Amino acid sequence: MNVTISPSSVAGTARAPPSKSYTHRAILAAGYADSATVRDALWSADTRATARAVGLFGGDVDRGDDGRLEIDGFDGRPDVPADVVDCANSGTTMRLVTAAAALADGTTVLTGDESLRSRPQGPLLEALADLGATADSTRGNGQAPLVVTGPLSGGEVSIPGDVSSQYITALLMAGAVTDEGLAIDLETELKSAPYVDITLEVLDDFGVDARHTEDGFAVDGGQSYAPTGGEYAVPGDFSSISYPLAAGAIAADGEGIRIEGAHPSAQGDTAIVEIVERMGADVDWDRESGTIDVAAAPLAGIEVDVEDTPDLLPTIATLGAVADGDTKITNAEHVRYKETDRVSAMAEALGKMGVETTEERDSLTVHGGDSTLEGATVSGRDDHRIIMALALAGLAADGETTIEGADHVDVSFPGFFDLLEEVGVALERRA
Ligand SMILES: O=C(O)C1=C[C@@H](OP(=O)(O)O)[C@@H](O)[C@H](O)C1
Ligand SMILES: C=C(OP(=O)(O)O)C(=O)O
Repeated sequence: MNVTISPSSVAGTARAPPSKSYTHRAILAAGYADSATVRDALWSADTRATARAVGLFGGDVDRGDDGRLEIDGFDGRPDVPADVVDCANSGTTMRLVTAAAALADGTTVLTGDESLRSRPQGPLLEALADLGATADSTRGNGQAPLVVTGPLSGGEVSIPGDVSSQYITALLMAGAVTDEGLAIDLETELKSAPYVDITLEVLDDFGVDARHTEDGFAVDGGQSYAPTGGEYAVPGDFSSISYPLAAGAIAADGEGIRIEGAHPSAQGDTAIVEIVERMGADVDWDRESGTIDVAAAPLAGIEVDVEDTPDLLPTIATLGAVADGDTKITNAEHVRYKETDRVSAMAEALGKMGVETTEERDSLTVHGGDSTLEGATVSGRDDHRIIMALALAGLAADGETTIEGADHVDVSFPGFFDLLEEVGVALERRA
């Protein structure tokens, strides 16, 4: 599907979809448990991939009419899957499930789509091998397809922190049900650190103790997963909130945009509220009620460090394209290891829309100004965040903007284009 966006102003109320990161963890944690109910779960292409994996490990994920997931777990001991685990487009699924697979007494094969088969898995495979499992990339290049044979019993392991924090999340979640537990030493500084805080929070909510140590993280073995009262509720997703928030900052008319479902949590991406404010938008976040009100104002370029918040880069790049002056996004090298290289994807697409950028290995500077954005046909790169960020650019561009391959928003925000229409965006979908 291609989507064509006409320049539009926006107004009204938008509800945040549930958090993808919390949902992945909750589904897998329920899988590690005997059983659990997950309320307010995100049901998207990525989280369905994690649910499928839980099924292949011997659990069962049943989705009720009200969206709640009733999950029968595999109780700490995954079965050897009867089929290949297809993680589709989801890096989180592949990393978290690879470590779970190392607990099974046999061999698991994992694969994914072309994008996922190009992303780095080597450090996690090496860590699992150091712990006594067999963990290989079939092509020997550290990328999927992967073949993992367990079981492992735990121990001490070291791993880099600057490729993906998902390796740490994966090891902590699996480590809790090993015999010996795991001590994880970080060889390099941890990037995307708030995502490990999300993991620690979910583990705690499922009654599992894991902790920071001087050298990294540790989790005791022999623990059981069980959420208080048998239920777990997923909070709203601040990476997804970044899009209606930026839409409001760029294109709200007098009344502005109200975002609901924005309660505080461990998500690093809550930083988007402060970033949009720093650029000059009028923002009011009522943390108690979970509502954010945003009104448009002339935006000015700023410097933003995305070490902790890689998923915000596409949104910030679009804000920078509209803002007056330079927006410099720093500490961004790990943003190149996502569904696509998002640093160059945004530089290329904004370039096509008439905006100059300067790209370095670990930074992107957008030389903005709202008179420069011109409508164009741009590739969504089969990457949900590139598609959503370019749709925002279309609001302020001169003329129509067509985004190719726009159906991939299904990965994290299935109702994204419906929401844009509800707040007044003129758009057309073509098969
Ligand atoms: O653990 C998670 O839920 C995620 C961690 C981050 O990845 P990295 O840790 O690979 O940077 C983030 O980009 C991704 O969208 C979700
Ligand atoms: C990078 C992302 O997710 P994942 O790593 O799970 O593919 C994302 O949602 O932007």
